[in-house]
Amino acid sequence: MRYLTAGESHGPQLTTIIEGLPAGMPLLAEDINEELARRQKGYGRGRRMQIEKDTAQIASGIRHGLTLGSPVALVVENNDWKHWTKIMGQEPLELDEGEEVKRKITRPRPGHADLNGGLKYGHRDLRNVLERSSARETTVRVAAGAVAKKLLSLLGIEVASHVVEIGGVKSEVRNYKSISSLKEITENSPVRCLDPKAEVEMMKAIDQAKENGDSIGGIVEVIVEGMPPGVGSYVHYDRKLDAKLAAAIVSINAFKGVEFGIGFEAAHKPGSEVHDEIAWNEQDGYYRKSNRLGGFEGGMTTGMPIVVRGVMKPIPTLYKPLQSVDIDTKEPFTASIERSDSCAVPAAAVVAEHAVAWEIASAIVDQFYADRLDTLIDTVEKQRQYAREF
Ligand SMILES: Cc1cc2nc3c(=O)[nH]c(=O)nc-3n(C[C@H](O)[C@H](O)[C@H](O)COP(=O)(O)O)c2cc1C
Ligand SMILES: C=C(O[C@@H]1CC(C(=O)O)=C[C@@H](OP(=O)(O)O)[C@H]1O)C(=O)O
Repeated sequence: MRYLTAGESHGPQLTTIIEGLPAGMPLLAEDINEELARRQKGYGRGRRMQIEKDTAQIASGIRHGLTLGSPVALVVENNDWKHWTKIMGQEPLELDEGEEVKRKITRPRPGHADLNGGLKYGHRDLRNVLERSSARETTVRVAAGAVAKKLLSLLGIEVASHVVEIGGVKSEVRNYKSISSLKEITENSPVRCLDPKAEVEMMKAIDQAKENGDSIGGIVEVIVEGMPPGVGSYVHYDRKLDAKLAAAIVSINAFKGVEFGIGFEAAHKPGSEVHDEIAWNEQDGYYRKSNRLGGFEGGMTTGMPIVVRGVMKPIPTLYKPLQSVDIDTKEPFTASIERSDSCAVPAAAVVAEHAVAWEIASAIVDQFYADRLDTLIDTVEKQRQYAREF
């Protein structure tokens, strides 16, 4: 499977085209809209999230609630567009006498894509960069991921996420009874955290950062349960599924690192405390006695839950600005800003969940016969059975 996204942050709409879905899969706009609404929640966001009410229109690929096997195109309108029609219009800009629009942006923000993007594409108005580099694009990544999640749920695979750290405040609760209990707790948490004590401290840290005109980052964890073993491959670097997940996570705006299972802790532990012992019983087949490697060995799923974490740096646009250089005058400046998020880690957890769901679904569709949903369900079940008896 593959998908493309298009759209500028303050343009009319965002679009994604998804190709390679099996035919006969039930899919409704509401499956996607529920996930879009989840991405919009989360403590620490700026005013933009009050303007947008993200909903997807299905433009193609579905008939009577089922996929056709043809490309699925989804569109999400930007409510904010109506305030930007002049600045973001596609026609050449013609101003009436005395009319002014905001002048071009010549002041790159440290940590954002502005300067590199400007010099790469030759844009001296840095708005041409920020419009597409904005994490507004993650809306349609979630829309595509929601479609992937729907497919996974039909194959008995569940994906969920939670926030494990914000601004140095760590969640001490990592255990959960089931994926559904994890979902219930995090859906009711403004910071998507399992630990009620840490939740309060995380919100305080976000308030404090906002008050200081600063921003904070954090760590999110995505969990996938129900994976059949042996998905991915060891035979070539670009077929390793853990590598694809790592790339998917780091491709999310502001994400700078990834770890699986105990992750970076493995660097200072002996092998006997890192590798997971293998066992077998009739009901489950092969399983690992622990899951320190987070569900992967050799670029392939072990059948244990996939546990992957991503680290998000603090938001670059700061009310307390850092120093930079105006690209027209070459003068240093420290500019104030109009609006920004102070922390988007809870929203980013939802984005990471969908980025992971996409890669997993895509790997399954690529590995098993997937023109039709019924045959795909059958083949995945056969793989589970084969692995149990192997
Ligand atoms: C959900 C989400 C919301 C974000 N909101 C903002 C924001 O309001 N202001 C900002 O400067 N960056 C924001 N970012 C981060 C920037 O988009 C990101 O830092 C920028 O695209 C540069 O990419 P890089 O940080 O990956 O190098 C957000 C990221 C995510 C995932
Ligand atoms: C619009 C979204 O996030 C935006 C991501 C973003 C950035 O620079 O990445 C900057 C902000 O945009 P604006 O300048 O319009 O307030 C965020 O609101 C969204 O998540 O839907």
